[in-house]
Amino acid sequence: METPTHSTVYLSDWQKSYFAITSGTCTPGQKADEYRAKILRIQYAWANSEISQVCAAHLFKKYAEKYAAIIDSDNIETGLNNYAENILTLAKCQQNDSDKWQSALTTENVFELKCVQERMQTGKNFQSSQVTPTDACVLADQGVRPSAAPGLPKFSVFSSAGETELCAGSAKCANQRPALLGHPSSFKSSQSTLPSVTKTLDTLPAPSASLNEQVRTGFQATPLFGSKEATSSSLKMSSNCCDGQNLSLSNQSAIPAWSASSGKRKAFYGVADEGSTVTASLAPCQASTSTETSSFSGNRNRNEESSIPGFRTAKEQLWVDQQKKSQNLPQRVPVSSYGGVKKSLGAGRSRGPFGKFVPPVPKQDGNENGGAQCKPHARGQADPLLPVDERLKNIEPKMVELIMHEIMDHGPPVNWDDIAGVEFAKATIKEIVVWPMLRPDIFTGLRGPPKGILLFGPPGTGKTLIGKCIACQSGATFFSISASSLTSKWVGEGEKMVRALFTVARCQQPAVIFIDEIDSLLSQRGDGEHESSRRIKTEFLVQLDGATTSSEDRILVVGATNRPQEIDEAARRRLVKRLYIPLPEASARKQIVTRLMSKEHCSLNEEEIELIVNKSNGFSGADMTQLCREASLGPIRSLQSMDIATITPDQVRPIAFLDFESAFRTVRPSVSSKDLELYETWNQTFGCGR
Ligand SMILES: Nc1ncnc2c1ncn2[C@@H]1O[C@H](COP(=O)(O)OP(=O)(O)OP(=O)(O)O)[C@@H](O)[C@H]1O
Ligand SMILES: [Mg+2]
Repeated sequence: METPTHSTVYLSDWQKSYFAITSGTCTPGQKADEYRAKILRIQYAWANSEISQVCAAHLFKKYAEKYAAIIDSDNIETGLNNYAENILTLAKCQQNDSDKWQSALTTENVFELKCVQERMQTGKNFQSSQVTPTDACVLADQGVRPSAAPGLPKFSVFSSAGETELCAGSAKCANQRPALLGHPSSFKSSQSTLPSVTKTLDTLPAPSASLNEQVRTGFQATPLFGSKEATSSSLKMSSNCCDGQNLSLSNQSAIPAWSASSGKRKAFYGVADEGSTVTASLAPCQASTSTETSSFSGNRNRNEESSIPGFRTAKEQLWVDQQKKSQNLPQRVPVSSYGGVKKSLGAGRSRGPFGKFVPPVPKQDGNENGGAQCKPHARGQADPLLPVDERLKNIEPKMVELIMHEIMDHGPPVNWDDIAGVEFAKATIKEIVVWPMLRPDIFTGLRGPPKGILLFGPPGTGKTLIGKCIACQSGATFFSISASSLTSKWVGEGEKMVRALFTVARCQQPAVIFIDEIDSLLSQRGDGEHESSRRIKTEFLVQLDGATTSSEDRILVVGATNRPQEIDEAARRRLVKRLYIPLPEASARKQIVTRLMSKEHCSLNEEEIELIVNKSNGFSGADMTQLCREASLGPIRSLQSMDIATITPDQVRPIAFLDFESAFRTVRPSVSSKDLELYETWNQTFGCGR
């Protein structure tokens, strides 16, 4: 009797299988198994050169399509793609107390369930960790192939080398089936022969529904040679089932390894590569996969919005931004402060963007809120949750911030005693600035403070110093700005800045706005004037005039200039108190010298000081300060023979009259008599002094 060859056994099995499938008695699951077995046989036959490549490709395509048709069909009688419905039906059966009860589970939202996602993630992690040339699919193949053919993912051979990862991963799922059925030996044995494997497959009991599902789930991602419809539907489900499975098994990496060691064996992917159908089916595969993945991500994002702190919809972000903006404004609105050296208009600030403005002088109890008609928040507080002042809502936050950063003045405390001379000006300022700030209840009506003061006089006479002193002593919120900064720094936005400045000041009443070099802001209007500066001036006048403010507003504008004649007449009228700050008289000069020398090692006697005072006629306060500085260097200069690096402070002799005599040779008055005449004239014409 002729011993049956492999070929005859193979043919016999093939025929039996074919009759079983076509007999009409097989369940869809059995049919799917049979088709899958046929695909394996084709694969094996081709690998052993029992059939040609063309034949293998043809058969492969044919049975892969048949297999996919069963897998992807959601017809309950002929297909397997209905497991979700069955599961949901089961779930619904448990909750049939009421006919009106509707399960929240649907085939659409079941994948959004956290537990399902966790399972998927677990599967994904498992896949990632297992995706190696020796992963489950490979093991399955090893059961089919002789040892010379290791490592080829069985179902990856259905696709091209560049096929989506999903296919390989799905193949893996499918290949786990035998293991689940309790035939691990077929995986372990790398020397298994075809008949044994065939037998294993053939003698397997009819897979249970759940196993079928697993098989189907694994398979359906395999585009094979199937129709586009089948491909896309299978991908859709698979993408959901195995969503997130980053199936990074690379056919490209597996192919050369396998090819190199396969000897006679051929790779089925070679067949697939040649089949344009396969390649064509890849596009929808990849597209579908990515689409599903992204849509899934979207679902996940939606579901996890509350748990992902960083995620917000654009609408929510807009709302949050608006809230932040409105809540931050009060923070930016400073609390009045003073203490530190003069502003640098941006330079050297260390407060940071939301630095707080500390009150110039701690207010006494009872005066804390005196006259403060509109404070968004009390001084010293910076509760961001407090409502924003309505008036600030029309001001650009950027402007408010600029004012906070650059305009508010900081500096060391300055006392009235630090300012030598100018007694009349000091008395007037106390009268119209400090006292009304301290006692707004008394300074009402006609006694109410003026809205504007102009300090004018020669350079270096202490106008800026007075401004600092006002800031320090008045207890008001102090805004200090150089007019040139206002006009040059924010070109085109100057008038907005002016408006913002006054608005913020209004919210921080009582407030003093000190504008140094105010002539550059309020200079005479002329034909050659730039449009932007004209607008700034107009806006300033409007604000100064109080046209847009209530008469109760307690904002004082203090301007300082050494060019009063250049100030526009309209502005001049609004700066009702025009105080001349003249060159210091003899007594003031003496006060300056005495005060400065008291801090130094000095040997000047009273007579010598008088001599210095007399000799310094025509000097400004700044000139006097410079004279003293120059004289203080005299003792150092006299140490010619000694090494400056090694001497001790004790070896430096005291400042003597001699040093002042030397200093007089280099320090000259900075104000000419001609200029002085102009100031005197202007003071007599427009000044408010006696
Ligand atoms: N009356 C004064 N008493 C004491 N020191 C003074 C006096 N005037 C001026 N000084 C000294 O001169 C320096 C410059 O003064 P300040 O800047 O106030 O002058 P100014 O009038 O503003 O000058 P400018 O018109 O050029 O701006 C002061 O820092 C101070 O040291
Ligand atoms: Mg000045």
